[in-house]
Amino acid sequence: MEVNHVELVMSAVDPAQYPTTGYPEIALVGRSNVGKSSLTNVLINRRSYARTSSQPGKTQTLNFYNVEDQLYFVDVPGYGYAKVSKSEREKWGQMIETYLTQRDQLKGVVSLVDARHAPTEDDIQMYKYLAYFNLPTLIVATKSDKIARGKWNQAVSQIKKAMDLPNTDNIIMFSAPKKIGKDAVWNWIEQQAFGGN
Ligand SMILES: Nc1nc2c(ncn2[C@@H]2O[C@H](COP(=O)(O)OP(=O)(O)OP(=O)(O)O)[C@@H](O)[C@H]2O)c(=O)[nH]1
Repeated sequence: MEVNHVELVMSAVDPAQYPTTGYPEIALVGRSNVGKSSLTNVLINRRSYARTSSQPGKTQTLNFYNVEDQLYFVDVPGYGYAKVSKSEREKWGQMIETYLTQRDQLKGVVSLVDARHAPTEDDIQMYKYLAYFNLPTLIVATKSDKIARGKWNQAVSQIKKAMDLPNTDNIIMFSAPKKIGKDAVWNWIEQQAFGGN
């Protein structure tokens, strides 16, 4: 999909604040600092629409981005941010659980992991959670430019094993600076959003 127009429509904490236009939605989830903003920027051909931050975990709302009046990207605040209080974590859990389990427009989830390391417990838990609710999920391994090409297969196998996946079809190696994986991610998103389900 060629994207020229994106705007932040809504920052929502609860369902009353979700957009009502009815476009399909693709959620982006991942640990703080995994590269979510960078991935989004590559997908929408911009250098700096979505802030890339060095202060992890700031975003605590669901942010809906209108992409060409066709779909929404829903930026789900990063998990595994140790510095927030227990009550904030509970609030966060409640907010994303409500969204992920009750939103009809949600057609797929892009789950980001860091290609350089084995998926964390948080990554695995998130994946199992999405699988439990039958949410179609694409695993995007970010920062793959930071490991040698010769190690990519190993990284993919490690993710497959940790997430207990039947195959590697839904794992994409991605690099924001090199724009590697962009088309594959878009293909999956378009398939989920518009692919006739
Ligand atoms: N080399 C490399 N660096 C990346 C890549 N993706 C992200 N980064 C860097 O990783 C850091 C975090 O990236 P962000 O895109 O801000 O991560 P985020 O997940 O949006 O972070 P939060 O806003 O804290 O949730 C930044 O310094 C990015 O430049 C990538 O594919 N390759």
